[in-house]
Amino acid sequence: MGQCMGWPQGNAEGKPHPRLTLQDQRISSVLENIRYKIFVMSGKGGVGKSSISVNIAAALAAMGYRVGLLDVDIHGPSVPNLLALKGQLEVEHGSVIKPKRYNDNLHVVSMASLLRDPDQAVLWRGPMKTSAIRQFIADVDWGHLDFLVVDSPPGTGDEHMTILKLIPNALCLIVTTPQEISLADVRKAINFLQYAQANILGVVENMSGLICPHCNQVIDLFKKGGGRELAESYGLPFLGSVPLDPATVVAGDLGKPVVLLREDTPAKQALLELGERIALEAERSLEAAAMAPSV
Ligand SMILES: Nc1ncnc2c1ncn2[C@@H]1O[C@H](COP(=O)(O)OP(=O)(O)OP(=O)(O)O)[C@@H](O)[C@H]1O
Repeated sequence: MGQCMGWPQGNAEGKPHPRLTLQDQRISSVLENIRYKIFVMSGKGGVGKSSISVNIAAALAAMGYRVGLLDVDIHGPSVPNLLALKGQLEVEHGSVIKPKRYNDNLHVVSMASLLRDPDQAVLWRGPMKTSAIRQFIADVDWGHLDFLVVDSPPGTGDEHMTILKLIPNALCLIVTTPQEISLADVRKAINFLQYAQANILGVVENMSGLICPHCNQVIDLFKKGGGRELAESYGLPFLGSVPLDPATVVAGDLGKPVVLLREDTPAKQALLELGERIALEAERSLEAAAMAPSV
């Protein structure tokens, strides 16, 4: 296992837990109503965490699961843009936040939906971010969910530590691109997760080769296979590769997940398969947790 600096003891601010607050109790009861929590992360920025989060959430919802999508990228939330969700979150009865409805099976909460001006910069330090993320769980009417998919910013910062403290049984999905500059940061993220004793669902390689639409030849723009090698070197499941596909960019800019496009594209196919694999692996990991001897 690699080295990690500064994993806090006690709560996310590094202080010992005095006692369970009312908010802690609400967080527990909200999480009890959610079967699988998938935490999408990567040490590296721009590798496609939000695109993967949105598409696996939409794929799982299309499979009939009830899905919540929580975007904890406080400074650069992109989920509402990728789903063309406009306007602010509604608050009912003074304090209950209604998630934004994308379709019957998919509901979304993001920092972006709290801002009056979408171009507003959020200048928050750790405790403010922790407090917002706690509220995104405690005060949101998530209802019963099969899956909560949590999209995160790059790195291993406040947002990640807060999520792992609040959801210690989260299943972490690691996104990387194949080239070494991404893998180097992703190794740090895996070391962080192992140090935090988090459950790692597996590794996904995104932007893995471009299929030429004219000759069908694969162009390995960012190399290929780095994600699989990384997974093998840590003994983690490799969950699949998603090719570079211009349809992902076009769909994202239109606010539609590529998995819901009518036409078949290479990324759509790969992301639908990834959704199925995640449903299977999540089920398997819950069964394994149930069989594990309690300490
Ligand atoms: N498989 C793909 N093929 C083509 N483009 C992709 C693919 N995956 C993601 N992209 C594009 O790459 C860009 C970055 O993707 P995205 O915002 O999902 O990354 P991110 O890791 O969430 O970024 P950040 O670190 O800023 O949160 C976007 O323009 C997205 O459309």
